[in-house]
Amino acid sequence: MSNHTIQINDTTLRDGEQAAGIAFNVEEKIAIATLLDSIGVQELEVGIPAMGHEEAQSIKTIANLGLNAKLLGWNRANLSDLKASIDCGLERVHISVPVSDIQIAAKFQGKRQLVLDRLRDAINFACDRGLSVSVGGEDSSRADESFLLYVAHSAQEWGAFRFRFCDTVGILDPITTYNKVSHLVSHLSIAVEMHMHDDFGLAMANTLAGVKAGALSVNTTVNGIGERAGNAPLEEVVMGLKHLYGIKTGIDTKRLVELSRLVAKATNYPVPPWKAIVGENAFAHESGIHAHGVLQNPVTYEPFAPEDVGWERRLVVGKHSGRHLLLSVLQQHGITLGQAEIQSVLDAVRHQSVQTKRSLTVEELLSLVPQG
Ligand SMILES: CC(=O)SCCNC(=O)CCNC(=O)[C@H](O)C(C)(C)COP(=O)(O)OP(=O)(O)OC[C@H]1O[C@@H](n2cnc3c(N)ncnc32)[C@H](O)[C@@H]1OP(=O)(O)O
Ligand SMILES: O=C(O)CCC(=O)C(=O)O
Repeated sequence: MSNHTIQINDTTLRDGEQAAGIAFNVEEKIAIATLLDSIGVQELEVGIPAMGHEEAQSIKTIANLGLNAKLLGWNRANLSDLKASIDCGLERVHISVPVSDIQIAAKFQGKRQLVLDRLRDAINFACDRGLSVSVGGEDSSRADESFLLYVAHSAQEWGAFRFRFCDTVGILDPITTYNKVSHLVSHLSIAVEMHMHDDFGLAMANTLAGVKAGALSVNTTVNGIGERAGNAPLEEVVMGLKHLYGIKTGIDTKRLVELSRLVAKATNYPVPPWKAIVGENAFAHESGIHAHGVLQNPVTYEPFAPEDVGWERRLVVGKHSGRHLLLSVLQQHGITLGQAEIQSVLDAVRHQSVQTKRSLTVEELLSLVPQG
C-alpha cells in the first residue's frame, strides 16, 4: 500500500448536474452533499452561484450544513460571479478561463491577453476578500502547451492554490494525458487537479494517468454523470486508486453502492447493469465456467469482494450456465439429480432463458426439475 493520498473533489452537484436532462432539487442536493461528506469525500464542487435564485439558495443551504468537506463554487472570470459565490457564504472559489485558442475565439474575442487580464482581476478580487482560489484551464487538452503553462504559472503567481487541467471535450488518451500533466506538474509548485470527460470512454483511465503523472486532486461524479458522455465516475476512480495503485483516498468504499443509488434516483436515470463497481451485474455470475470457478474461490472471477463497495455476489442460472452451478443451487433446496437429469434441466433452462430473454428465478428453475 502506498502512503501517497489523492484528494477527491467531487463535482456531481456542478458538472454532474450539467448533464442534459438532470436537475436536482434542493433536498436532493442536500442529501447527495451529506452522503458524499459522510463517506469522507474531502471537497465538493457544489454548483454555480451565478445561476442565482433557487440554485444560489441551495448552495447557501449546503454551505450552512456544517459539513467537513471543503465546498467550492464554480465561477467564470468575472466579478459578478465571484460576488454571487461570496453571497452564498462560500470561502473557496473556482475560477475558470478558456485556454485553447478555439475556446478563446468563442469567448474572449480571440485575445489571449484578455484571458490573462480577466483572470488576474478575478484572482485579485477573490484573494483580497480572503477566499481560497482554484483556477481551471478550460479545454487545457487542446491548448497551446506553452500558453497553458503560462496561464497556470500566472495563476500560481497571483495566488491560486491549485490548477485544474481540463479535458473539456474528452479527446485525450492515457499516454498523452500522462505527458501533458507531467509537463505541467514539473513546472508548478501548486497542486494540479484532473477534470476528465468521457467522450471516448477514457475519463477514468485518463484520471489515473494524471495521478501517475503527479496530479494530487481529481474531479469525479457519482455514476459518471456530467456534460455529454459524462465525467470520471467517483466509484471507479476511488476503487481504481485503491486496488490498481494502492493509493488511499480516505473514502468509506462500503457505501459506494448506496451513494450510486441515491444519485441514480435523483437523476431519474437508472445505472446500466454492467456499470463498473456499482452496476447490478458487477458481481453477478451466470456462465458455467465462471460460476464453477467462483464456487471454489470467488477471487477466480472477481477483482475484489463485493462487500468492499456495499454490494453482494449473485450466482444466477441462465442460458450460459453449466452443471456445477445448477447442482449447487438445487442442492441448496435439498434436490440431488443424476447426470442425465441435470443435463435435461440444463437444456430446459437454456430454452426458457432464450424465450424470456433473461436469467431464471429460483422458482422457475425448481419448476423445471422432474418430479418424483
Ligand atoms: C466546461 C464547463 O462546464 S463550463 C460551466 C458551464 N456551466 C453552465 O453553463 C451551467 C450554468 N450556466 C448558467 O446558468 C448560465 O450560463 C450563466 C448564469 C452562467 C450565464 O448565463 P447568461 O448570462 O445567460 O450567458 P450565456 O450562458 O448565454 O453565455 C455565457 C457568457 O459567459 C461568457 N463566458 C463563458 N465562459 C467564461 C469564462 N470562463 N469567463 C468569463 N466569461 C465567460 C461567454 O462569453 C458569454 O458571455 P456574454 O454573455 O458576454 O456573451
Ligand atoms: O473548471 C473549469 O475550468 C472547467 C471545468 C469543466 O467543466 C470542463 O472543462 O469540462
